[in-house]
Amino acid sequence: MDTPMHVVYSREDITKRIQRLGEEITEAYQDVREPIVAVCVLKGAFVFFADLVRELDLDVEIDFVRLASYGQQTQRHFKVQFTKDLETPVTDRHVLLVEDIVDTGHSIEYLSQVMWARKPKSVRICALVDKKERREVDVHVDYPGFDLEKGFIVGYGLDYAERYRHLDSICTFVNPPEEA
Ligand SMILES: O=P(O)(O)OC[C@H]1O[C@H](OP(=O)(O)OP(=O)(O)O)[C@H](O)[C@@H]1O
Ligand code: HPA
Ligand SMILES: [Mg+2]
Repeated sequence: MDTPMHVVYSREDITKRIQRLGEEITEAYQDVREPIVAVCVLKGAFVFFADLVRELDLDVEIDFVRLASYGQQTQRHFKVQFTKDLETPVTDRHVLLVEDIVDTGHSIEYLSQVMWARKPKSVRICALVDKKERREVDVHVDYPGFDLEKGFIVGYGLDYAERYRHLDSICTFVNPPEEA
């Protein structure tokens, strides 16, 4: 692959951070007596999720959702929809939403609202990257991996136009495409 990139978080940085996140989340749910439901937000979180759940010393069920967002940024109007919903009922369960990145916040805000409407015991958010530059809604990430001030990133699940998800580190383009 010939696109020049800078590494923002190396595979080693990511592995170490996920080990710590795993400890933190394990500790936070210590008193929970039933399996929590860990939810992977496809596609981007698929690599992070697979690594994170294996660091949890907890009883965990896993499930997947996929969202599609249609942003009309001039009007600050965002519409987010499920293209794949959970198969697991979450009423009276503890739900951990796992994202690769929270950017404007619209996707995770929508997802948390939908989850809360199903009357779970709790909904918490873990995101590998908490990127503040373009935040438009006030969402709190309970378990952030890395705080990123700005920049469009790819790799380790994150894409640009569906490419680069398979990279094992998180990178930025040396020459960013205009729309990124
Ligand atoms: O905070 P936001 O501005 O809503 O952006 C974050 C969301 O956008 C990306 O998903 P995308 O819609 O690109 O789907 P993908 O995971 O399949 O790449 C990312 O994986 C998050 O789910
Ligand atoms: O920085 C990003 N990279 C990839 N996908 C994204 N979706 C929102 N922000 C990003
Ligand atoms: Mg994407």
